[in-house]
Amino acid sequence: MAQIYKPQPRQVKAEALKQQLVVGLDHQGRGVVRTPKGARFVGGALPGEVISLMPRGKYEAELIDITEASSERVMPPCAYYASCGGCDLQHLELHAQRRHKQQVVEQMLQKFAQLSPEQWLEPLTDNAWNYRRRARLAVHYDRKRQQLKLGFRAAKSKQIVAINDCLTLTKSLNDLLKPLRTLLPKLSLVRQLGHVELIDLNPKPIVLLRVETAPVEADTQALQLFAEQYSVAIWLATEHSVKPLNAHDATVSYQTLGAALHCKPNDFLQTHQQLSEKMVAQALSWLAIEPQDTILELYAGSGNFTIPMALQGAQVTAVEGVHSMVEQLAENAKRYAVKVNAVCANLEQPWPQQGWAGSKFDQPFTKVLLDPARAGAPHAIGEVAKRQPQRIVYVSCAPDTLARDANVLKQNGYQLKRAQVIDMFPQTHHIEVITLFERE
Ligand SMILES: C[S@@+](CC[C@H](N)C(=O)[O-])C[C@H]1O[C@@H](n2cnc3c(N)ncnc32)[C@H](O)[C@@H]1O
Repeated sequence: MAQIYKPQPRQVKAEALKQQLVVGLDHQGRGVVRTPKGARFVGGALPGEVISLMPRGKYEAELIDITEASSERVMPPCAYYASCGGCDLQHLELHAQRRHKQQVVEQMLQKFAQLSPEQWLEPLTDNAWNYRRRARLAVHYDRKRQQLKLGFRAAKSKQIVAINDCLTLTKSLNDLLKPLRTLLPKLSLVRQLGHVELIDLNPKPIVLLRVETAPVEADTQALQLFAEQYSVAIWLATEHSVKPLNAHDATVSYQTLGAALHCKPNDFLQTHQQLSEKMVAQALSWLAIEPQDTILELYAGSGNFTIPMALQGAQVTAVEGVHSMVEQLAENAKRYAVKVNAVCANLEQPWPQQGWAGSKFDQPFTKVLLDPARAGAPHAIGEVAKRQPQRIVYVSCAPDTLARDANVLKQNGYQLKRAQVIDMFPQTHHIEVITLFERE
């Protein structure tokens, strides 16, 4: 075969940059340094610090050392802070974390919508450790050495950081880490284990194993024993089904404001139990719900906001895209005997002309609650604006898409009355925010 000249990519050896001032913190919690060649984003660095950094890739850099530390820097209490990919803001004092999150939302609203709320409320807060009620653990089994690695992925890597203790997990989930590490290598299903999920639901925590096929008899017995000893429910998820090992563990629930809602372990679940309930209470109070209200709720999940709103006497049309969650929602509404129309629809597709989206919501005093995923509500927000509800409460976990959607509301005559950061994910850069819009 003919040989063709292939130019080798030029190897440019990066050099460390010393005595660099960190001028800000970006929305991913990384320190921002302005170099002559443009901005660099440095994980672990804080505003006001003087640092040395090593450029990595086009925009990022690694923190090498800190010459002058911020007064807001604290010692990360987690033993895995340096290697694990989670909890990337625990080196920043808690109040400063919350202040930073509000600043990010302020900046995004300004940048994408030229908006600032008439009123910022103090962040909604609760316990900042032992709050996380769901975790997906990565698993790797080395057949040759017969060793199991169970933990979280390292930052930007497929490497697994083996974890014995996680300070953000709820205590009941954290207490399962060590026993699981002992149990799993003894099972023959360890060879086909995809991942392990821990979910803190009622009446007991769930250990969900992602497997390819049903466990053999000896594994089933060992799992039964573990379930009894640690008071957990074992669930098995295959490509086609999610089932409890014991049929009597099939009913699971979570607590929301004034109600216990049935759900499935793989349904969406707000991360922080206490803050979720505070957030629902805040949404209800901002919507000022009255029994004669007809409310449209979008991205409703299994009814976390729906049932509390309906318990106040309102008629709620709740729309959700995942069919199994809509079924749960309808069942929850039936158990509480409240007026809920549970609808399964993709809100980012054109809305129907008839039925739930068509006729009822052209009335002037309808209120809307929406709580989309990170992508926001690019199509739904226009549909909401067209219906001209008097009040809209928009709960968001992504300030950039919130700001984009807020701009649509602004252009349709809405004012941003209130905003409040909800500290749903303490120690991490993730942001939750609740906003209230009203028509002029
Ligand atoms: C942030 S969760 C909120 C769920 C619920 N409000 C709660 O508090 O538990 C967002 C929900 O939106 C749903 N969702 C995402 N994209 C959707 C779409 N295009 N159409 C309908 N639902 C969607 C997800 O399945 C998820 O249940």
